[in-house]
Amino acid sequence: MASFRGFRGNDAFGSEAWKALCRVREAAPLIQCITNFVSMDIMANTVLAAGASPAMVHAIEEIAEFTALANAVCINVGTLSPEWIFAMKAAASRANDLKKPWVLDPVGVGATTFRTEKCLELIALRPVVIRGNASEIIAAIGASVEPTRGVDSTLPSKDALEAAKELARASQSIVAVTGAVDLVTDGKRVLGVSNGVALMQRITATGCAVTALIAAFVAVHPGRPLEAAAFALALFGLAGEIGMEKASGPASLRVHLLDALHSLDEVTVISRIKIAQI
Ligand SMILES: Nc1ncnc2c1ncn2[C@@H]1O[C@H](COP(=O)(O)OP(=O)(O)O)[C@@H](O)[C@H]1O
Ligand SMILES: Cc1ncsc1CCOP(=O)(O)O
Ligand SMILES: [Mg+2]
Repeated sequence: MASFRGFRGNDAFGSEAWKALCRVREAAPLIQCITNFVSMDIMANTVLAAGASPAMVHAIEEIAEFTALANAVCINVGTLSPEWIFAMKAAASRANDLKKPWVLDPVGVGATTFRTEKCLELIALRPVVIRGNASEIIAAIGASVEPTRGVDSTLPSKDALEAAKELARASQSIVAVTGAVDLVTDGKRVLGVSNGVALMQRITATGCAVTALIAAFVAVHPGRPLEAAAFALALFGLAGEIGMEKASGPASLRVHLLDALHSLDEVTVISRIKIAQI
């Protein structure tokens, strides 16, 4: 991975991340989530713990009205089926028409032809942010050497840095690839986020949850989606680190992570956020 350069110091990013979290808490943006059945609970609880307001609304009959109410939309293809695709595309298009941000989690892209086709169609609708693990981001630019193995990554995030940049340039979206270090890029700039603990990978749908959190931060930071995504990832990772101080395994980490996210304070955020320009 490229070495860290242009390091701004954690204080500058930390205080901006804190301000962004305060804005989420004050504005409580409404986040429409069209997501998989596995993730619904942890996603809604993550968005709530951060101070925003989640709503899992995916019926095609409700999209026109509900997307108009939402401040941002999170679209996740985890438990994809053909009828859901109509709702996903309708919500993405409605959000675009209304100039509201939407983010995409291309869960398992590259695993099957159907999933890959649908993810590419969604990417063509221009999400503001695409967040996936390394295997997914590499698959999204068609550079995998073998099909994605289910929903979990077989590769570290650093292996997907060039793919993330290429995808960002091609899609004109911000691309975030998660792992031990989360990498967020617009195709030129790269922010590296090193908050988090490895056990977060052992809880299902932490990736899905943080994608919805990114939607909440983008909603209150519309002009700066690169930084908004990095702040959401750093704060979620920091909540994982604090949660880990009390956890004894994945199940208790899930609980303590949510508690920690809810209780984050200024001193902790400013002193412990780890974001660097790479
Ligand atoms: N080895 C690791 N060390 C620290 N944090 C991690 C690690 N792996 C994943 N995470 C964190 O777990 C969350 C989910 O990421 P990831 O597992 O890559 O997504 P997905 O669940 O979509 O595969 C992210 O917040 C990420 O930063
Ligand atoms: C296990 C599973 N199967 C389909 S979606 C899903 C959840 C995936 O969540 P994440 O990508 O955040 O681990
Ligand atoms: Mg995922």
